[in-house]
Amino acid sequence: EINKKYSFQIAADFDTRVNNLHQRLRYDYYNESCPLAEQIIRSTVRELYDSRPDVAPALLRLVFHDCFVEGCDASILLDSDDDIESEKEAPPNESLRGYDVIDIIKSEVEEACPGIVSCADIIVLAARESVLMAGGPFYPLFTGRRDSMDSFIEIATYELPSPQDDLSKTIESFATRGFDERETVSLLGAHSTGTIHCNFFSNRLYNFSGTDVPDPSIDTEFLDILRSKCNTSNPTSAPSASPSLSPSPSSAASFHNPGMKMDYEGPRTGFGTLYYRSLLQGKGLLFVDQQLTAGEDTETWVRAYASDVSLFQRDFGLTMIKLSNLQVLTTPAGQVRLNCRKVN
Ligand code: HEM
Repeated sequence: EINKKYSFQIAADFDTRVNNLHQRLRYDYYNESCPLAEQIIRSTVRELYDSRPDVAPALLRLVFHDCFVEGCDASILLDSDDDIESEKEAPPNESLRGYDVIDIIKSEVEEACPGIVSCADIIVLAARESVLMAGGPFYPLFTGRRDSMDSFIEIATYELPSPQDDLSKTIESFATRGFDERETVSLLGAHSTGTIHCNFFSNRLYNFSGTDVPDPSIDTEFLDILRSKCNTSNPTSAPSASPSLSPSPSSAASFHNPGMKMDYEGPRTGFGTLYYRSLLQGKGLLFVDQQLTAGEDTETWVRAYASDVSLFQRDFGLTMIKLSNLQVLTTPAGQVRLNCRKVN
């Protein structure tokens, strides 16, 4: 219900916001050349999700890491070869996953319409489906992106935000991509879903920034849960967590350390709300998440989203549209890769 109601609102806002910005992308770009493209992507994500629900967070994170680095051009998917130094090898991308999922979707789409649908469009459309699967809103997307012929490992290394960043750094980093504070707070609501491994927040648990004490912004009970969950002397232990957070199953990510599963999503509570409520209770996992409550304006948005799931869903949909349109390549730039991992 919530999804339906807010997709109408998002659609209305979408026309005014996006039309002027992206003349060269079109609504239903593959209407004639590959009319089933969006449907194939949708059904493939849904089928995969049925047996592997972790594909949804994987694909949602993937669109962020693609679009934030030189735009939504599928540069994140290129493997290293003689000419390419893959973005996949940049440290912030180390635990990124879902490349195999994109390969599966691409092969389904190629079977129907060879050489027509770009990997860049597949990433944004698959992420949209993932948001829906996680209980988030539907948002309309233009298509017609083309794929880059290069990968940008340096930009990925230095410009993707770090989980250790403080609020001003995060705001600045998102501002360089055109996002204001409200949009930044809403985008981080993506951390409602998926798994966050201990190594990304273990610095907060004992000796925070050389202070010999834990990060004071962590709720004390929550601190105990995190410590026992991340106890490195017993990395396979999976002590019970609070009702809203359950330990992750053995992770498909490249890190063989435990993590916390962000179990906040679901149609009942609405994707987002519990994430923001937990921030208000000092239960953010990453420093960067918890920092959203450290600024007056950002905290106002955290409070707003914690109490109004519909407002969050609307804002999140609009911000995902904006993210999906960052610096796109359109004809005659770029190409439609036949294999998402290689330049043609
Ligand atoms: C300041 C910005 C951000 C930072 C520093 C950040 C950092 C991280 C880190 C460290 C993880 C844990 C990865 C792991 O344990 O393997 C993570 C997970 C995730 N991030 Fe972010 N993130 C940011 C913004 C975003 C945005 C804007 C999105 C999407 C719109 C996003 C989507 C996700 C998702 C869905 C996961 C779970 C991935 C999974 O389960 O594999 N993040 N992020």
